[in-house]
Order: sequence, then structure tokens, then C-alpha cells
Amino acid sequence: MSHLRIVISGAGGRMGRALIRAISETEDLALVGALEYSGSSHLGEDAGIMSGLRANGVTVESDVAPTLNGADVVVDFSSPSASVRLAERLAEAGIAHVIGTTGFSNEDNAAIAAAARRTPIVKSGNMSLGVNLLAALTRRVAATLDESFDIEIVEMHHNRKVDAPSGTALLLGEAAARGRGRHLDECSERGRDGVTGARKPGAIGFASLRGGSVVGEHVVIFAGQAERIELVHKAEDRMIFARGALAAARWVKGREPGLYSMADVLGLSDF
Ligand SMILES: NC(=O)C1=CN([C@@H]2O[C@H](COP(=O)(O)OP(=O)(O)OC[C@H]3O[C@@H](n4cnc5c(N)ncnc54)[C@H](OP(=O)(O)O)[C@@H]3O)[C@@H](O)[C@H]2O)C=CC1
Ligand SMILES: O=C(O)C1=N[C@H](C(=O)O)C[C@H](O)C1
Repeated sequence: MSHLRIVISGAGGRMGRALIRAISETEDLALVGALEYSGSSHLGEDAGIMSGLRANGVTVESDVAPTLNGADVVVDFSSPSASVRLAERLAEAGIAHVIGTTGFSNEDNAAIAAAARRTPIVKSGNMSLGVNLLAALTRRVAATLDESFDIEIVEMHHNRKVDAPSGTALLLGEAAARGRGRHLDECSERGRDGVTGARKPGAIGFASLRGGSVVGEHVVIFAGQAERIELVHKAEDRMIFARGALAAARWVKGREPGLYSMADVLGLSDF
């Protein structure tokens, strides 16, 4: 059987190591490269040993060009600046890119969209089936209820997370805004503090909690007069993201250039 050849970027991180373990559980995927940044303490390590497995002969490197040689898909959970640079490199090389990194600016998103004109990219703030189903449900509930229901999105993550609101919270906020026929940029309310004044009708609010080892929890609240609907997802293991990202890698290989989402991969776009 010929294997789909995968390079992991951000290989030494929590997600990078989960991905290397997830690849080792498959029969159709082969890890052919492991990228880290040039100052990483993981450079030169065996990627298998780094991930708690047996040695697999793949050394963690920072040199992008030779690592990409022979790759079909790069699965990337690193940092926004690293992912944008890599998207440009992969667009030049015509190699498919799965981006799980979060925390992008509008300029970063525009650069990734430009790269996707030359190579297929799947990008999602959350690669799990559960969250993408939750997003589809959120869109439908938001489309059903009028603006007398206030939408608030609460997320909690571990104390090492560096961006807020989480990529997932923004994905859910975008789904809610779309359900109401709006753009999130027009109606999001973030970082409330002090005398904020009353809540704006139609706003979509965000609150971020950080602590301990929480893998990722999200609640979409529709708060009406005398009743409240809550849609909840709790991630218990990073392997749900890793397996989702590998499903995206299988799906994206051989696609036309374009910017795709996990809803496309999972067939949830019309749900
Ligand atoms: N879409 C999804 O389903 C999910 C997305 N994420 C997102 O993925 C990203 C990574 O998360 P997580 O693994 O927890 O974070 P970590 O900080 O554990 O991992 C990120 C890794 O990327 C490395 N890195 C930094 N710069 C580069 C570079 N230029 N090239 C290659 N590697 C680089 C970091 O090195 P160093 O630590 O030495 O700086 C680190 O090892 C975050 O943005 C997170 O929000 C996380 C889980 C699920
Ligand atoms: O940084 C994390 O850990 C996670 N990041 C993603 C996000 O920002 O939503 C996905 C998941 O919740 C874990």
C-alpha cells in the first residue's frame, strides 16, 4: 500500500506530539518529516522518542526545504507567524496544508487565503467532529431564534494557551453570526471590563477562562427572557483534534487549490 506522506510542523508541541502518536496508529499514513523552529530544544531528536514512542528514524529539523521533499501534506499546529510563512512556502511548492494553529490576525488570514489560491488548504480552529457539529447546530439555533436571545460564548482552556478568544470560540461565533445573516466583525463583543454600559442588542459576547490542564471546553449560550439554551462541547483528549487533522490530510490530498474548512471535510457544510 502506498502511504500518504505527512510532515508535522510544531512537532515538539502538545499537538505535534499527539499527531505523531496518531500517525503511528494508522496503516495508511507515514510520518516523513518533523519541523520545529530554529531555537527549539527538540532539534535533532527522534520524533518517535520525543512523542513517547519507539524511535521512528524521523529527526526533528528546522530546515524547511529538505524536510518538505517528498511530502504530500503538511499538518501544522505551530504559531500564527510560522503558519503564515509556511503557507507561502507550501503554495510555492504546491504541497497541501492542514492548519490547526489559532490566533491569526486579519492580515494573517488574508495571507493564508492568498496562499490557498495556489494550493489546497484546510484551516479550522477546531478539528474535532464534535465541535464542527456544534457549530452547525449553533448556526441553526441562531437562525431560529430572534435577537431577543442574547448569544454569549464561554471557553475554558489550560494555563499554557496563549491566544484568546480560542479559535473554536471564534468559529462558533462566526456560525452564530452567519445564522443571523451577519458578519462576526460587526457584532462581536470581547474583553468586557469596567462600566461597559448595557449589553448591545444583537451582540455576540465572548468570555475566556484559563486554568490547569483543561483540554478545551466551549459553551454557546442563548439567553432569553426566562429561558436559556446552552450548547456544550468538552474535549477530554487532544487525540480528537489529531485524528480530525489527519482525516483532513487524507481529504485534502489531490484537491483543487482553495481554502477549505472542517465542515467541508466532514460533509457538514449544508447541515
Ligand atoms: N485546530 C485545532 O483543533 C487545535 C488547535 N490548536 C492550536 O494549535 C497551536 C499549537 O497548540 P499546542 O500544540 O497546544 O501548542 P504548543 O505551544 O505546545 O506547540 C506549538 C509548537 O510549535 C512550535 N513552533 C513555534 N514556532 C515554530 C516554527 N517556526 N516552526 C515550527 N514549529 C514552531 C513551538 O515551539 P516552542 O514551544 O519551542 O516555541 C511548539 O513546539 C495553537 O495555536 C493552538 O491553539 C490546539 C489544539 C487543537
Ligand atoms: O490551544 C489549545 O489547546 C486549543 N486550541 C484550539 C482553540 O483555540 O480553540 C482548539 C482546542 O480548543 C484546544
